[in-house]
Amino acid sequence: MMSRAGMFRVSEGIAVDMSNRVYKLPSFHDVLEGEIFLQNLPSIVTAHALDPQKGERILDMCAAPGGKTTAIAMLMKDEEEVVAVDRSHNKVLVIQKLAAEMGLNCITAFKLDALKAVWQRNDSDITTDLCCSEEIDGVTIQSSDLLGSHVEKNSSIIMEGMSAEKSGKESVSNEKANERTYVSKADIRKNIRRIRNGSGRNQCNGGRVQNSKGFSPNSFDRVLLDAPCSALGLRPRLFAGEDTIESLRNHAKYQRRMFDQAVQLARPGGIIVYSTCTINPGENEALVRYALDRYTFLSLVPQHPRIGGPGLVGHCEFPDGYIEEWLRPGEEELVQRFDPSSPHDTIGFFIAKFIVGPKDAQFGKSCASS
Ligand SMILES: C[S@@+](CC[C@H](N)C(=O)[O-])C[C@H]1O[C@@H](n2cnc3c(N)ncnc32)[C@H](O)[C@@H]1O
Repeated sequence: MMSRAGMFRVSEGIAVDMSNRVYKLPSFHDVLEGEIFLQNLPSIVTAHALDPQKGERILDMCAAPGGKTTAIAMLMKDEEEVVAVDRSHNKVLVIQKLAAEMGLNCITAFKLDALKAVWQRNDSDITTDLCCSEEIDGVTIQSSDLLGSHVEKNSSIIMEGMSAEKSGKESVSNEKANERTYVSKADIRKNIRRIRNGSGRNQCNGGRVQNSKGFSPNSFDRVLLDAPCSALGLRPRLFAGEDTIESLRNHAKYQRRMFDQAVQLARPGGIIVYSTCTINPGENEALVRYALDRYTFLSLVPQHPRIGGPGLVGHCEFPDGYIEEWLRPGEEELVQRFDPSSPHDTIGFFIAKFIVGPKDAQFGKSCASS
């Protein structure tokens, strides 16, 4: 059988015209644009499991095309801030377009490699207190410029660590309030949009994508890591069998590195939700085991709503001797595993929700050296 990508490269072949619908649901393509956006049930459950609260700052680490980002923004009633990042320039445009179509203003989308999502400040960084900049017509405007100071000619777009660092619920910007007039980053962003778009228009950037250098540790209340994965839960699946044990393990390694970043970015007391659309336990239960064993200040917490089934307890021993550890008894009911063969008839999916306890000093040191 030919791969989907292969189909577009050949000039002849046999195609199958699907004339019978599998589902009775009519197509919503281009219908009620901006009003509805169809999503798989587990995707919507993921946004609810994250449970964003009023006043919080949320990070969606692998956000494109923006289905969960927009669901989160709606749960937040389009208030506060949802930061959506993806490593692909074009996909960030897709997030912006979706947010604009849906009239959601609280979403800020950036191009950023989630493996480098924690801002590593170095000497060459521009040390502005309000550290954001944006290109408008080939000119980079530092955030402070929007308050009336200098404009710097520069063809690159740089978004530096966006956030004021938070410790618990306290924002560093509040601590600095006595030193200078504080202007919130939300206000700065609104100003940028107003200058560029005129008032009243939403955040469609007209083809421009902001790069981010990453974010300060502990700067988000909740982090969603909807990780790139082997996608073994997607249905219908015409092509199967291309994955090898090695490729599946590579996915797992990649996801752990991203999770390491998520742990640094979520503040103590904050929440991390990890999800995938695969049924491979190596990318699901084994990630949870890694997370709980490596970061002793993380704990699994119950999710609402709970529609998926329990996770897998135990371990798997591979022919090469590798032992993959899954959940321990008692942990299985705290995650959601969506089985595509279950009566819910969903795609295969997995959701785990962690609460971040106090991070010990040792954690800070090992992060700095890693
Ligand atoms: C499972 S999809 C996310 C789906 C999205 N959360 C939604 O609900 O619409 C995974 C995304 O991760 C992005 N991605 C892969 N590697 C990445 C990286 N290193 N940094 C940031 N994004 C990455 C891909 O471009 C892809 O858009």
